[in-house]
Amino acid sequence: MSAPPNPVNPVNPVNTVEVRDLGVSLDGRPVLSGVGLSARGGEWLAVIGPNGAGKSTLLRAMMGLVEASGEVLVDGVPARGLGPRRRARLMAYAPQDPLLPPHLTVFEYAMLGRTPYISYLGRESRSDRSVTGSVLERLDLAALADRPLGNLSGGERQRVVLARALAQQAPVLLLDEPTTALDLGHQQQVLELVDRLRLADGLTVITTIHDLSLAGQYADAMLLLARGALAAAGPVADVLTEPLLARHFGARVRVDTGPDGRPLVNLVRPRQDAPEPA
Ligand SMILES: Nc1ncnc2c1ncn2[C@@H]1O[C@H](COP(=O)(O)OP(=O)(O)OP(=O)(O)O)[C@@H](O)[C@H]1O
Repeated sequence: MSAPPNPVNPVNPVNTVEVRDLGVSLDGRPVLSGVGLSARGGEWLAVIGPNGAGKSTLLRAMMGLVEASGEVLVDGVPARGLGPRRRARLMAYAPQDPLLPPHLTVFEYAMLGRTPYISYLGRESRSDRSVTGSVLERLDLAALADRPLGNLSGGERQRVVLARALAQQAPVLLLDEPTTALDLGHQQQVLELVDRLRLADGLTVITTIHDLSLAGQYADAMLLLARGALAAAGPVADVLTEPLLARHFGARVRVDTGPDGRPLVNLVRPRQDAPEPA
């Protein structure tokens, strides 16, 4: 992937993102309770946990998309008090499976990421179009710019959703399972792009991710959610441990150290000749 002429630079990197005592109830049922996190500016934090643990809900609550108790603070400022435009300039969110208007083109959809920069009666500027074009190029989507969203594959759609979030040029990026629909090459391309932006522009990245080896390759820190509560948090090596993964995922795994010193999580099949537990 060659570097495009227009880098995507967020306006001002942040120093901290904090969540304090977050609680969410949906349909009268507690889905998250007492969840806290703290990410340093420029850090990559991976949120892991079994299905239904509350990972997506945590990101949605941080974006103010579901009602929540507790606080989300960006550089110590409560996100709740920010208007939608200011908040969107600080935090961009790529949902796991958003509804995409089928007739909108890839370029038009990615350009929606520029909305916080366009005045109410104004039109997008040349710079808005240039940022959007640059992001599409970086995500291998330039050739699809005029394609309606309804005609895209699942992986193409997932990259378009990421493109919209990146076009927002926010210093905090919340990504919900950004690689689930992507082939191996595009998984690597997307995560490498996010990592390069993080390192070059000081983005703070918080992502839910099921692939624990991928999470271990990219994240600095990890947060393990189980049944809506914090089960573990800290450096990757402290969270990706065999006992914690066995306890919370009910999975038999082996955690090895890869050539780069980062953990690799492998599923281990139960022995076929072993007697069934009584
Ligand atoms: N709109 C809703 N109304 C009621 N319950 C909901 C709603 N959305 C999610 N839930 C429930 O909240 C819990 C957490 O869901 P969430 O999507 O946050 O989990 P997750 O950890 O992201 O799961 P997955 O790994 O399967 O994507 C689940 O039990 C889910 O059924």
